[in-house]
Amino acid sequence: PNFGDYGGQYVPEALHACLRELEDAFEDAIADPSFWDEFHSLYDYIGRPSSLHEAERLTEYAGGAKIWLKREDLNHTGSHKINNALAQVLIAKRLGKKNIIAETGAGQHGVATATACAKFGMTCTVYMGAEDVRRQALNVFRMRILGANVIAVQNGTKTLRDATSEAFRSWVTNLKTTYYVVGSAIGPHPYPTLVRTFQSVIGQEIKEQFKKKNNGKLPDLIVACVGGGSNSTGTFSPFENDASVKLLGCEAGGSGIHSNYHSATLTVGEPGVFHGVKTYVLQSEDGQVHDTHSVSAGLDYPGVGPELASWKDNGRVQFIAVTDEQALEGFRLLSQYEGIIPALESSHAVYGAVEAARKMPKDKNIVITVSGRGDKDVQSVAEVLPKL
Ligand SMILES: Cc1ncc(COP(=O)(O)O)c(/C=N/[C@H](C(=O)O)[C@@H](O)C(C)C)c1O
Repeated sequence: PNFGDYGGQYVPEALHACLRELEDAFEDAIADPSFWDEFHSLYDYIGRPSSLHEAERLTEYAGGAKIWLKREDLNHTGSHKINNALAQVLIAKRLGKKNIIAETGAGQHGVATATACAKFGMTCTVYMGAEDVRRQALNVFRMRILGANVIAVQNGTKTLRDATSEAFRSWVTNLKTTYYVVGSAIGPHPYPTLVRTFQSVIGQEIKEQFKKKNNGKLPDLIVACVGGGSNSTGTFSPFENDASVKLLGCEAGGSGIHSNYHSATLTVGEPGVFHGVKTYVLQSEDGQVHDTHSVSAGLDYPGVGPELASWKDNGRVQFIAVTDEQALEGFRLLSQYEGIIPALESSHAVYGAVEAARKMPKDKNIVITVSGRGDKDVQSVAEVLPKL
């Protein structure tokens, strides 16, 4: 296990050699200054550092703590996913692997991976649940225009869990030439560590930018949404040892955690093994993994990263479930009070942060990681727009 009781590699023997090769390549890369030089040379392409600024009208609306926004939605391709996709494609290049595969749910990771492959001249195959292909059509067009082959996965619930299973199956049959770019802090070791490492540019920048703007002070609370766990572990890990900084992860509460329609894995799940790793899973007593639901495809997943599982158990991070309706309120609030249309995933964090701000004094500060932009979601939100 890599994070308390969680992590590990619960995979068929066939994958062990490849995961060992990946772990060695990852350790070599992060110890190699030329790897970081190459990653940093992409900052102009990505648009890093992403900005950190106050949300004055949202702060006024909440009536309590001052709210700040970390704008990962301004990155190239529209979310934090580009940080991890580019870094993993650089590792694939160091391994001499030219064929890239990926899974995607919201399509943001798929677009980020297709973008990285176009940039570095690699083939790209993205596995995507057929239901997600329908509800994130804009991103499917973008992936195809970027040169990727998008495979609609028809089995199971036709969402992210089925796409991920299909991607692993495909990887096992082409280990020699293919590199699997995992999109979130999930999967067998070293993926959760690798993805968190590359996404921690988010938290590192927040720390530098916030201290610079606040005479060396740290924020009092940082809020991020939780799907597989990449933007949250990337945001939180640089603050893990700053006890004064509270950390809040917002999961998908769907139609409510007492309904069968949610993805609140850490709030109501149990420890188990899923997609090759020991973590929390939404499962029945006999270990059947539940079908999940969320208005946001990116949070619609029955597993979660093992590092978040360990932070739940040791209390370092608080987790809440934000329902579809509350997320849509967050979507409206950021749009109409700050002129920023957030991804439905990020809207969960907006709602959670506004609720927290209400209960905190005005001299306190909250940072929200806005993980992505909402263009991909306007189609599905349009259906409920009159209620916004
Ligand atoms: C804008 C945006 N914000 C948050 C998330 C949640 O993913 P994490 O940050 O890995 O928890 C996502 C997740 N998107 C993935 C995707 O686009 O494929 C997701 O569906 C899977 C990679 C897990 C997202 O697109």
